[in-house]
Amino acid sequence: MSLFARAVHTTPLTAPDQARVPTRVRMVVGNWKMHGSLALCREMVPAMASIAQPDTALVLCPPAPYLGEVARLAANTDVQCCAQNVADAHSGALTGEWSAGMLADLGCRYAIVGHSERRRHYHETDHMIAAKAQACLEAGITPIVCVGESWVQHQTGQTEVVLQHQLGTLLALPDWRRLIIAYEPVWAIGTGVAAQPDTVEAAHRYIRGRFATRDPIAGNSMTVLYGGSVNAENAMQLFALPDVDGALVGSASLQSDALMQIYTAALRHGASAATPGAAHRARGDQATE
Ligand SMILES: O=C[C@H](O)COP(=O)(O)O
Repeated sequence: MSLFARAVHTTPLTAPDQARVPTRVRMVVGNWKMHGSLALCREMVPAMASIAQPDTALVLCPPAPYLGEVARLAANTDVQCCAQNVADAHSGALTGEWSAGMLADLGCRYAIVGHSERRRHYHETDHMIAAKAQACLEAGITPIVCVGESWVQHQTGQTEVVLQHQLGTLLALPDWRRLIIAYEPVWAIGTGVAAQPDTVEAAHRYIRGRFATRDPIAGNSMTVLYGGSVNAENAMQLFALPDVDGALVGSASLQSDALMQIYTAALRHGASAATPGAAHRARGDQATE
């Protein structure tokens, strides 16, 4: 019996536990990484605002110096603002860092935590990533936590072991149900070739199953995104997968036409996973769910 199948037979939640479980949200998150400019902010936000719908989240993650401008331009639209990183502390003598509370102050609702590029280049560990996610949750920011295996791990059949370990650290957080997970196989990032749909679906199903061992309702209701060479051509196929709620998009998010096409694909598949109104809840009310 699979992990996921076993999970649905565990003890039912009490009513207070059920009230804390968020709802799956259809999302497209554009991570600009260290690219872009003030001009791109001023081009991209109005373009995205012209098509963004309240039931499907459209989230932009500019480099930190542009967060204020994107938050300002996105105010009173259905475009949301997200940081690419955040500190694990709320304040302190930490030159060069910024806190989740500061992001909330700007009007940001999300922060990416534990992207593989930060794990690799800045030596972020699962423990550090969990601490950052916790700091976000305490400040009312929804962390989008990246997990995923390397090419060698993929080739040697270790994907589930890697995910089990990465998710295990997150499960120690008291409010783990409020996390958004982005499955990003490292080997598919920036290559132009996304993971095959069966590979993506298997990983997402495993991720839901891992959470379902602790709470079967949460396993089915948490938002799980895919990232790794998502583009206008493959988005429809990825969004059609039953356990994929959306995408964390890198290079294609720097082109407004491509991002609009990806978002349009998400809108077309919106009814299959996301609940109407869920994006509104994700933007502001997950802390109380
Ligand atoms: O955060 C985004 C991911 O790393 C995917 O990047 P990519 O779409 O350029 O492969």
